Amino acid sequence: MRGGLVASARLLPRPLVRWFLQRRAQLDINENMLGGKKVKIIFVLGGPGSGKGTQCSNIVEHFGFIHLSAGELLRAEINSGSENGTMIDTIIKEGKIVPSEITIKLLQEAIIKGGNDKYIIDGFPRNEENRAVFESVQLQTLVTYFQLLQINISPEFVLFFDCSEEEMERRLLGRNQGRSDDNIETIRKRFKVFVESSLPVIEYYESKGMVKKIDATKPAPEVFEDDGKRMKFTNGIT
Ligand SMILES: Nc1ncnc2c1ncn2[C@@H]1O[C@H](COP(=O)(O)OP(=O)(O)OP(=O)(O)O)[C@@H](O)[C@H]1O
Ligand SMILES: Nc1ccn([C@@H]2O[C@H](COP(=O)(O)O)[C@@H](O)[C@H]2O)c(=O)n1
Ligand SMILES: [Mg+2]
Repeated sequence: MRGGLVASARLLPRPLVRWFLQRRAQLDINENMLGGKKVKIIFVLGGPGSGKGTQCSNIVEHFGFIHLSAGELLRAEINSGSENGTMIDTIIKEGKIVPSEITIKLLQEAIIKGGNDKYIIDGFPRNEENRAVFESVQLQTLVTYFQLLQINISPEFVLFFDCSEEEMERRLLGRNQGRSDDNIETIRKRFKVFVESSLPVIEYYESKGMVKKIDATKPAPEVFEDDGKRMKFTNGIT
C-alpha cells in the first residue's frame, strides 16, 4: 500500500505533498492517532486466572473501552483455520508464548477494525519481545487519501492484577470454559512462564511509574468496587 501511495504522491502538486508530510510528521511525534482521535491504551497484566478478563468486562460496561484479549485473538485465529493455527494451538497447550509478530498483527488489525479511541488490552505484552516489538512497530491506517497515519502506540498505564498462585490455580481448575490450557500440567507451565517472562515486563513499567497494582485475590465484585469504581482502573479516562 505504501509503495502505491509513494508512486501516486509523485503525481500530486508539491505544496500538497509537503503539507501531507508535515502533517504526518506532527502526528508521528506527539500523538497516537486513529481516525483523528488520540488512541488511549491500557495494558492489563497478571497471572493466569488473576481475573483480567472478568474485570475487563466491567471496564467495558462502565467506561466504554473496547476490550482486546491477546489470548482470545489467538484462539480465534486457531478456530479460523489460519495457516498459523496449528502452531499457535501447540504453543498455547504448552503454556508458551506465541511469536510477537503473530500476536501484534492480530492486535493491530483489531485496533484498526475497532475504530474506537479507547482500548483495554489484556494479556499483552507477555514478554519483553512482545513489549519491544509492539512499541516499535507503527500502526498504519489510511484514514483519508491524504492522511496515512503512522501510529506509535504506547500505553497510558498498566493495570497489574496481583493474585496468589494458589488462588489462580483454584480458579483456573474451576473455570470450565473448555480451554485446552486449563489443565494442571499447562497451568503450572503458565505460572512458570509468567514469573520468568511476564513479571519482568511489569517490573519494566513499574520502573517508569506506570503500574497500578490491583489486589485481585478478593472476590470479583469487591475487586471492582474497591479499585474499579475508585477509578483506579481507568484513571479518569472515560
Ligand atoms: N476475583 C475473583 N474471585 C473468584 N473467582 C474469580 C475472580 N475473578 C475471576 N474469577 C473466576 O476465575 C476464572 C478466571 O478468571 P478470568 O478468566 O477473568 O482470568 P484471566 O486473568 O483472564 O485468566 P487467563 O489469563 O487464563 O485468561 C473465571 O472462572 C472467573 O469467573
Ligand atoms: N501476548 C500473548 C497472550 C497470550 N498468549 C498465549 O495464549 C495463552 C492464553 O492467553 P490468556 O491471556 O487467554 O491466558 C497464553 O498462555 C499463551 O500461550 C501468547 O502467546 N501471547
Ligand atoms: Mg483471560
